[in-house]
Amino acid sequence: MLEDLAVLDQPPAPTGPAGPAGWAAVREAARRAGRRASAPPRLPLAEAPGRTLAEPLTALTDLPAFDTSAMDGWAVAGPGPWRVAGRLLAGRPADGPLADGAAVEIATGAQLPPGATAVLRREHGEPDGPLLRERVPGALTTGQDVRPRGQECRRGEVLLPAGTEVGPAVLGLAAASGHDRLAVHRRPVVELLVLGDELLGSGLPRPGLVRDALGPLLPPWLRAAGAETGEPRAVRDDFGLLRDALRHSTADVVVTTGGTAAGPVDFLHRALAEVGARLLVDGVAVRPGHPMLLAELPGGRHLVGLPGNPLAAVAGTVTLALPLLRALAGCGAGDPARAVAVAVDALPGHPVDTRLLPVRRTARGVVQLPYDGPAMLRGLALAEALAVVPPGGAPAGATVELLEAP
Ligand SMILES: Nc1nc2c(c(=O)[nH]1)N[C@H]1C(S)=C(S)[C@@H](COP(=O)(O)OP(=O)(O)OC[C@H]3O[C@@H](n4cnc5c(N)ncnc54)[C@H](O)[C@@H]3O)O[C@H]1N2
Ligand code: MOO
Repeated sequence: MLEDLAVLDQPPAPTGPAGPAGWAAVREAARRAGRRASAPPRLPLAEAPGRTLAEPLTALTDLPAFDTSAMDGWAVAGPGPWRVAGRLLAGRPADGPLADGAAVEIATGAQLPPGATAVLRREHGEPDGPLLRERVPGALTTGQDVRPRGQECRRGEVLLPAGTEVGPAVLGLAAASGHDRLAVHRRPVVELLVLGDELLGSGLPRPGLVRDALGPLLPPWLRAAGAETGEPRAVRDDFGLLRDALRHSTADVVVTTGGTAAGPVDFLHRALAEVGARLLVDGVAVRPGHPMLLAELPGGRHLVGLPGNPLAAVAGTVTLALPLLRALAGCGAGDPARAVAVAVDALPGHPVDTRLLPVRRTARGVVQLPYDGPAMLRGLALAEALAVVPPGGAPAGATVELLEAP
């Protein structure tokens, strides 16, 4: 249903496009909605972890920046024996050049003096009065135990592409290659609005009241996708409250749960129309979660409307929220853990829609988990992934796409 991508290219419309859009197409649409135009901040290295590079990381120096000894021993010039004169420690620039037949004691990491042809390891050398000899004569080869300047990279060379997540090794490499700051993407700020008068923040369910499962479930997952998000905010089933919450939110992305359907207090569509939002996706051909929606709020911000049924909300998260957030956070194209697996048994599908099924990996492939109804989380809590089951289902032995479960 790739033609559904056209939903994003349509001019602003007062209401959303008619009919549910295809699952794969709306994920791509959500990704495209997350492209940023604003200039990325340049942050000190210590503040960059967890973000992604907004520009390729380029070496500001050759690495190593100078010919370096890789071992403790002697820098030697030409074949032995050598006459030893002096000592070179790491951190000091090498002074005069080494003449043929001369050696200087050297530490690992010290700059090699000009003229040195190799480093003789301490355990391979034998002082003999004023001379230094090899324990195994003739074993030393030219360039041995020397890390030549530029061995790892040359100044100006691209070390990492834009979109790389900044982890410990990236910080180390950035520092080694001369960077004090990194241009990284801003983390998108998410405000999570949990809608519903029937929701309890603590304690046991009571007649008519249920525990809010999405307030605890969603924030850690959204953070893992690169978002900054605080405590979820409960919003009562009141049109004015919801409209004002949308109007006054300053978040890059507002995520709502519930209120997407056509119940008497499902005000989300009306509130979106009232604040001048443009519906980009209004319903997706996926089960569970088909009433999910994506809208552009005034000012270029976005709203992801997740259905209230918990597993349906999870389906909306993987379908719309994560691709949008990952794009806003500057993560490389595609899914972080895009994976496929073989279905051990047939996986049931919906006749016309894509189905997302909680599954577990086994040695033979993935298996479906019980308790996978739209209002249930029991299957998901044991799942390692959601299998993307095409319309009509997947027969035993079929290869299915997997999305990592939270
Ligand atoms: N006449 C129709 N009714 C419904 C349809 C439909 O097509 N026609 N679609 C159903 C589907 S599918 C879903 S999914 C839900 C979506 O409903 P909403 O997004 O409007 O959500 P609510 O009505 O507010 O809640 C639905 C359900 O989920 C529970 N819920 C809500 N939030 C939470 C939460 N944070 N934690 C735990 N449980 C939550 C809520 O109590 C309801 O039971 O609509 C169907 N109806
Ligand atoms: O989205 Mo609903 O939860 O499909 O049943």
